[in-house]
Amino acid sequence: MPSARRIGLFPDTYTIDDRYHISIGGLPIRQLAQEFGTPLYVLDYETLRHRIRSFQQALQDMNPPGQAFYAGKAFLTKAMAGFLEQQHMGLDVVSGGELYTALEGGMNPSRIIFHGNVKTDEEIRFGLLRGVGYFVVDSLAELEAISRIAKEVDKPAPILLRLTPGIEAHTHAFIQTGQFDSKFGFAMQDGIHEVALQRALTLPYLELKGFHAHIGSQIFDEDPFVHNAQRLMEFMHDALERYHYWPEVVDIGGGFGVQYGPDDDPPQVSRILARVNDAMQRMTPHGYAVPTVFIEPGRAIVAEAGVTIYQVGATKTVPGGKRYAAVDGGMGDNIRPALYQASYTAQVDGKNPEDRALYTIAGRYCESGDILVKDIPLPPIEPGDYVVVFGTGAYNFAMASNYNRVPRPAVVLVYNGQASLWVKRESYEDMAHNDLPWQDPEEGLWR
Ligand SMILES: Cc1ncc(COP(=O)(O)O)c(C=O)c1O
Ligand SMILES: N[C@@H](CCCC[NH3+])C(=O)O
Repeated sequence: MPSARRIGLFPDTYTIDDRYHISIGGLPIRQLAQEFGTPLYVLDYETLRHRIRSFQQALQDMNPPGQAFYAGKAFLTKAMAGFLEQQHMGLDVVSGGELYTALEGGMNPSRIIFHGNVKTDEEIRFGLLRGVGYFVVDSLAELEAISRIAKEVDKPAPILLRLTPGIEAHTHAFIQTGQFDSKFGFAMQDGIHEVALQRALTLPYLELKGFHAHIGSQIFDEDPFVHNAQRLMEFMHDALERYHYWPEVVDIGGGFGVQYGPDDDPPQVSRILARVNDAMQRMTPHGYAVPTVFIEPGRAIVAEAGVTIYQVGATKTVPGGKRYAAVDGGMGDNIRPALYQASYTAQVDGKNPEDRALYTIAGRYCESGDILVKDIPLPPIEPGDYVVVFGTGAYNFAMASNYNRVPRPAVVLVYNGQASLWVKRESYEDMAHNDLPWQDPEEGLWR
């Protein structure tokens, strides 16, 4: 896990030489840019592996050992799914599309958790027929739908109930999910969660395995995670008393924060899990098994492994003296600054980072809000320079769009001086692939 002394998120294999050339995974970023084009998402294999291993180690130290289900929404492609499978990781998916990608990539369906606050009948059927490990149920309508479809296909559905524990973790309001008025899950208030529990225990073809509660994303404090586990355990005591039900699984979600900039102080996951484990041990009634803890980290696994390489297209000093460097990407490949005021760290390849002036790195999209990094000290920038933005592994590619009909960048994985293309750069043809040509309604050609 990154330490507070660092000033941002750098992949483990980041190096800068005496001419200030940056390399990741043993490959100069200039070479990557020239070979694969820009903007380019680069993922560092070693960082991914280390982050996964440190989660697995902390989970192994629990009693019983916990399990990790990487949150695919942070970044998922077929190759990522294949890599996760090789690392014996579980996966959390939130749509038929993520499930399809995971299965196509070779992920074992029994290690997949199917999330999402709206699952269509088609998606539920897809998950059941392919044998996903768990459905996390978000509403009464979904409980009914899963029970009905499970009966139709004659496959009992293993489920977790998503509860909303009323915990407000300190993070951007748009990425909080644990508060009672959240759109997600069953609020642990006014008895809604009790109704859900009763239905889950009585509807046919449902196998209730346990409870889930995710409190938000990019959380720095340890306490909310522990309080979340405690709240779930308290409810489990009620469930035991009233319905003689004791779960196998308690899923505390993801949300482990990472260090995007110097002010971010991420929590230590091993300590959180040790404290959660301790609470679970203490709160499990005599004669019952301590439930297995599931976690769903996304960002904490992939954010730091990723960088984006851009090429500078233009520089400008505007009246008032503000300096802009405009690059060949922006909000289409990284919507987070516009959406959450997210901040990033950047460097210019091949320039002395000590020799600095304040720059704003702007994107190429037709929005004034398309700013990637605001007021960052950087060396003098010229058109043609390569700018590297760090910590872009999570929720960048995954949230990318074709706004302004700009093709989405390629993704490459780097390791030990070699690069492997994970996603090809989109072409104009790819983008327009599903467009159909104009047909005149007056010619009677419309259906
Ligand atoms: C249910 C659930 N699990 C896991 C995650 C992953 O969160 P993060 O990437 O912050 O670990 C999210 C996103 O916030 C989520 O909604
Ligand atoms: N997409 C968000 C986080 C939301 C996570 C999903 N509940 C981000 O970029 O930080």
